[in-house]
Amino acid sequence: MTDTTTPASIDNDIYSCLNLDAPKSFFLFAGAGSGKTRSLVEVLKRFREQNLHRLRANAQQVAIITYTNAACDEIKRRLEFDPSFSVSTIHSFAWELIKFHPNDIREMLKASLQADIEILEDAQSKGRAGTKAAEDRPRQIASKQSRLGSLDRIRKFSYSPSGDNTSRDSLSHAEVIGMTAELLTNKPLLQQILIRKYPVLLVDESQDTKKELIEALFAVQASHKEQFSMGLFGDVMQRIYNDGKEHLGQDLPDDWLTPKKEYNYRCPRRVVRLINKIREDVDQNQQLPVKDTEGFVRLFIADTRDEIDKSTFEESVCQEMAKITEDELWIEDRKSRKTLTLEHHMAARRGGFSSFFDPLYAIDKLKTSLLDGTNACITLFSERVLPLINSLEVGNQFAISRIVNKYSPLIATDRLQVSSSPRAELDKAKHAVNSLHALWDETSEPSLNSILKEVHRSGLFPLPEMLAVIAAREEEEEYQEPENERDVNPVIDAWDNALKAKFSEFKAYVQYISDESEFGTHQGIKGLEFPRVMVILDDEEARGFLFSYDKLFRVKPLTTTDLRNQREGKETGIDRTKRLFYVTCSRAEESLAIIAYTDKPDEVIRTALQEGWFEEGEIIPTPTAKG
Ligand SMILES: Nc1ncnc2c1ncn2[C@@H]1O[C@H](COP(=O)(O)OP(=O)(O)OP(=O)(O)O)[C@@H](O)[C@H]1O
Repeated sequence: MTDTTTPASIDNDIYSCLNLDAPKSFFLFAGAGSGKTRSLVEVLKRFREQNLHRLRANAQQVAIITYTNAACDEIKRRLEFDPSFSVSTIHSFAWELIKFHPNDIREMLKASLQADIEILEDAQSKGRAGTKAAEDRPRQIASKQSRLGSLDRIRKFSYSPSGDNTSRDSLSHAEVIGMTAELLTNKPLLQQILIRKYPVLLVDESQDTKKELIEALFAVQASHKEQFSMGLFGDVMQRIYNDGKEHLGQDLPDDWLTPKKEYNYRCPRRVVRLINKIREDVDQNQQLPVKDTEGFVRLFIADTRDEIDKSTFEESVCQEMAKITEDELWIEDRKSRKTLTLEHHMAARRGGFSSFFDPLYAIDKLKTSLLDGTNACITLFSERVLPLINSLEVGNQFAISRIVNKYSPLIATDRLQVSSSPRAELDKAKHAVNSLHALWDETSEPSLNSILKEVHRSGLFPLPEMLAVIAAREEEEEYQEPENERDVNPVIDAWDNALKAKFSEFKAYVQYISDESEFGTHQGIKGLEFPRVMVILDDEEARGFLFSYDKLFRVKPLTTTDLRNQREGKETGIDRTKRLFYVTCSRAEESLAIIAYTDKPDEVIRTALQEGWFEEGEIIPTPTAKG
């Protein structure tokens, strides 16, 4: 180990960039478990010692952008809630930057609403009449025109990073990110405001930060090198969202520093060897283990040609792991091990919420807000209906009033003020709550669609545009068959399908995204670590064409599209799957069991050996099914 690779010297490199008189920017190359967060906090504490007075005197802060609220809280805590540091999620950061520019927001919104209306009108004039899309479009156009018409009356726009508001003046997540990127790129004044307030900006999990915003920040840095230091933390191998910037870290400007963290503090030696192998042909980022322990890695092959009960099989794997590792916690209770399903369809199927999840997950632009639960169509059910029904079930009157007061337009202050009988308005809200609750009875529960129709009928909660269009349809409307692409609206169709799900399925989905389910989510496990990890590979349940373990393990040939993408240097399903494999395996602190469900066990074993991921003695073929 040379001196230049010691962790302290890397932190020194980073620290040297945060120089208010001679700022530099940097991209930190670091793999899983390499202590990125620790470096971030250590360097900032040092920076504070030297620069606190200067920052305060100039009313400046260091901005730190993190991926989740949980990560935000953790970093704030570690920085002792020092107000010299502004730690926020990307959405809050973006909103704080643009919220004092309502005129710009209005102009951008006008342009985008007008463009949307033109597209809809064009489709309406050329598309087939009588199709579902053709019947829906006038309602969509009317809704957009009404928003357009109200823009000049809005003096201040509102936005809630948790997707909490649906009033006329409120902006969606995508709008806030898109506008911030646009303004930062094209408005020198906003760039000035940014660098004046935040001479140092650090982005954690930068591989998954929206690419349009990262690109805008690169543009800011390029124009203000002398006054602004930008630092990107993260790991390109752990990019799990498609809206992150591909190949971040390549083709950086020459004057950027590229410190590299080479040690893995989390995983035992055997796991570090495995993740190094998985990563080997992607980039040169190989790690050295810090831990002395060897740890355990096993690949269990589940032959799906045999009748196989998956939960029994997985239980038997835990038994086997307990024996191999001499660690009884593998079997003591479910909480002492973590099952990672890797692919969301798999978790949806196992968690019993596929019929809600799958149709929406098939639409690219809905993916991220479905996974973080911030889509306004989702928050209607998750943050209004669900807590309301839960409170009704236990008779918590206080909570019921709080939810209705907070969200229902039926008893909004301006409505009560102009009403001739405020009492009647309150009664109306009460009736609306009771009729909603009446959809549940002892033997049955409603679909999301029935809930939506009821909320629309009573006006209990405001509806986002997409759901308002669906709810306003006549019952039993008959539609013409679509003739071409123009005659379908894939997003509305996806919602139509998802709304058929029962409410209990939706509840299971909410548990999943809140990380309360047994199965870890990708964003849920971001940055986390567990002593005992079980990773499940199962293409039959994954169903996605975006990911494929069969392709990764060469059980299935690459498609012509994959081959073309590979030739053109574009991303393939194998690249994406390999990254998920890397992220999940690298969570293990002590022992790791991987289960591959496959009908071609020999091929899986052959590839696992050829790739050097596993050794012969570590592969365990179908222990229970064949006895
Ligand atoms: N310098 C260090 N000395 C000892 N332990 C460390 C050091 N740096 C990090 N660790 C420990 O190693 C583990 C991994 O660190 P951390 O979670 O910060 O890594 P990371 O780079 O953010 O990982 P990932 O990208 O995989 O989420 C944590 O348990 C952390 O406490």
